[in-house]
Amino acid sequence: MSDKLELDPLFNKIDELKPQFIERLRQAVAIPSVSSDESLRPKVVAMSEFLVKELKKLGFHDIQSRELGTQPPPVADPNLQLPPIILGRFGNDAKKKTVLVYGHYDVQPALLEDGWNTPPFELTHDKTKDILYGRGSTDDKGPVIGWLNVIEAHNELKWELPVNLVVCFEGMEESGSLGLEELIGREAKQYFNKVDTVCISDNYWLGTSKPVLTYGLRGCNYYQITVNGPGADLHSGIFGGIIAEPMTDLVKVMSQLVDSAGNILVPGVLDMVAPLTDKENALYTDIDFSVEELNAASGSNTALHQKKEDILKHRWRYPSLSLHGIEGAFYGAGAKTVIPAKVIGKFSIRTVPDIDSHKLDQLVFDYVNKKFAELKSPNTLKVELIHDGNYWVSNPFNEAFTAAAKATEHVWNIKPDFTREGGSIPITLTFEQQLKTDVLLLPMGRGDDGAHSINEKLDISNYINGCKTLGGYLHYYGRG
Ligand SMILES: C[C@H](N)C(=O)N[C@@H](Cc1c[nH]cn1)C(=O)O
Ligand SMILES: [Zn+2]
Ligand SMILES: [Zn+2]
Repeated sequence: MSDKLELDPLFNKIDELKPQFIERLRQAVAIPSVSSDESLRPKVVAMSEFLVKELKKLGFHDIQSRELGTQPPPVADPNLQLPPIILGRFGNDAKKKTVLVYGHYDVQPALLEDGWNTPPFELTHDKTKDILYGRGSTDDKGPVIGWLNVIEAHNELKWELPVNLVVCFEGMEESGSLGLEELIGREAKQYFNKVDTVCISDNYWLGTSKPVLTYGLRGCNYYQITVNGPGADLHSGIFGGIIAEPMTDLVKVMSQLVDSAGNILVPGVLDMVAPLTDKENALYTDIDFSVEELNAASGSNTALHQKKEDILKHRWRYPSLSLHGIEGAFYGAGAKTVIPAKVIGKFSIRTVPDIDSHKLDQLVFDYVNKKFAELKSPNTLKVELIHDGNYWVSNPFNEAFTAAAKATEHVWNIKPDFTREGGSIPITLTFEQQLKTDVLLLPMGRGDDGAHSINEKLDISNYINGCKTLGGYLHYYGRG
């Protein structure tokens, strides 16, 4: 690679600080900041306080913990406060470019009994494989802490940061980024004034060995269907066969949303998907990936598509509908002969260009109501949107992607692939539109990290080289 920067002192310092960096991540993972669990909201707030403390120690200035008020419905506790958004600055030099770094400090739920090999909120170092296990290790505490590590390495070296850094860390990403869009709108010309580019490290490599830079995300519209029946849970021996059961209705309706081949059964959804052009079609051939890698990441042979191109298209550019769970249903071990009185089914649709989010909602509502009406049940059904987030696709041929490609090649000795992502980061498009800047997605972890799953992990090589890549990116971008 030509025009390589002299970054050895920084990279050596990052290697030297590895024990401290693991300790910082251990402290972060130990806080169960699950945004979707109302009872754990104080822990999400505790995680925001941990970050504020760390930012102060590292010398950030203008640190603000922005309160967002109460969480809008549907929510069990109408007084539930949203966790704050943490803002901070490092450097304020008019001669330097300004990079806004976004990440989230909330995590998905995790219970040992789900099948974890180690306690999910204890960062566990498997020394034989050099892997760190724990909820949030890759999504997204590892990368968030990674940015702080980069600052620590610069402080230790007494190196100036090559850019001004603005951080924006939220605690509701896994639950729809509630409140963040409004904050960005308000701060576009205030706190975020003069931001030149936005960098998000909150996704993963496609596979396990080749780094990637990401220029697209699917969106996510998350729905719930509530079916209400009897006044209380009932004995199935006494009431079975003589009353209408909410669970039977819900399962009937949910089973007609998607088929076993992954086809969405809600009419009109596929009609909104942008047609595949020859130019786009050609892009999939050059990406390094295989069905074997997908099987390894899923821990099974359950792939719906065998050809790499089909897998990638269905992950990146076609919508998918997933059934997630049923609140109120009996789910424990053993045999409980109960008829649940009220059940709430949860499902989401990953959206892609050119799906219109509001039109999608209407199609879903109409279809669910129609399917329920066909059951002629005396129960009641309500279908509603819990949260939504836009898809995003950008052009990766800009200064930020070029700098990130250089940094990645410098650290990993290989040119990264340019990929899209099947997951969602609801706020990405808002940053691009409100700040009128480019957004770069610069992932730290691997495709088999098990984000949202049991035994979520981050390889130490990805953590440490990831910190070098984030730091290297700031240098290549700052110089450009
Ligand atoms: C890709 C990112 N790390 C992530 O996991 N995003 C979540 C966002 C979300 C949307 N609805 C609920 N959570 C995801 O893709 O599921
Ligand atoms: Zn996530
Ligand atoms: Zn995430």
